[in-house]
Amino acid sequence: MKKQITQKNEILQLGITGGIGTGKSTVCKIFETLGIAVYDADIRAKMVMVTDNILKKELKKAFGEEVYLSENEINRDYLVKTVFSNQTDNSKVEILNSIVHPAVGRDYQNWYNENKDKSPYLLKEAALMFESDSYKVLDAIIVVHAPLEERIKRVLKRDSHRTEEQVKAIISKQMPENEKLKRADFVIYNDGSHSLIEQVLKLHEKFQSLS
Ligand SMILES: CC(C)(COP(=O)(O)OP(=O)(O)OC[C@H]1O[C@@H](n2cnc3c(N)ncnc32)[C@H](O)[C@@H]1O)[C@@H](O)C(=O)NCCC(=O)NCCS
Ligand SMILES: Nc1ncnc2c1ncn2[C@@H]1O[C@H](COP(=O)(O)OP(=O)(O)OP(=O)(O)O)[C@@H](O)[C@H]1O
Repeated sequence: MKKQITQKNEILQLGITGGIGTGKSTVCKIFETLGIAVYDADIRAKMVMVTDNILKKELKKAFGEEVYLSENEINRDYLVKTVFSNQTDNSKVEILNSIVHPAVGRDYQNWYNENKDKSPYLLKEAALMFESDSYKVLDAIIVVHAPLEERIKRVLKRDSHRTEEQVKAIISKQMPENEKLKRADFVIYNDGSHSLIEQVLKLHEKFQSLS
């Protein structure tokens, strides 16, 4: 643990971030079993991409009608190819983010209002936290960290539809790990040699005592 928290919100709100395959969702499952409400930005982003009509219009304008298979279904393969295939060109992913992230920010505020009385503190899980500026409204950020080779192995085992090259392309669109570690308030090491449960329990005690 690095810093003390200077709480700016009425209810303590923590962010959990880390690159693809670092173990954010695994860590969040442990917090959920402890009764903590967790907002999953990946899942909610996919939801707003099919429910928010203004966002849908913007996506079609930016990437073409083929971005949707139907009104309620994103053309995932097309979008992955369009935004992630070129490791050196970030322009497409930046357009996608500029359309999706403000809508996710609004959705988080609604979720916060619905959940603030249900949990001693709240967690927001997002792969892109520093990249999307969403960290600014949170009280502190936990970074989940795992070695690169381990992450690639875990993702390939979890997602049979992805190739190693595709995983590396996604990683190339995310903030470098050392930059995230520098900006972290707390770090959870998921390298196989530190106990995840023990690390989560320690943080849980700390957050409960503050909330
Ligand atoms: C590009 C899409 C269609 C790929 O879908 P797919 O089912 O293959 O992957 P999934 O959503 O499970 O994401 C897997 C991982 O890719 C990474 N990732 C997702 N979106 C982004 C992005 N815009 N930039 C960098 N990495 C990303 C994250 O680590 C994520 O956990 C989808 O991720 C998407 O719609 N992204 C835009 C929404 C977004 O930015 N989500 C990230 C958190 S807010
Ligand atoms: N310590 C570990 N040992 C072995 N496997 C692990 C460990 N931690 C996580 N995993 C596995 O690695 C995969 C990636 O973990 P997880 O889905 O939690 O990562 P994530 O950071 O949420 O990924 P994404 O950014 O893609 O959503 C999962 O299949 C998970 O079960």
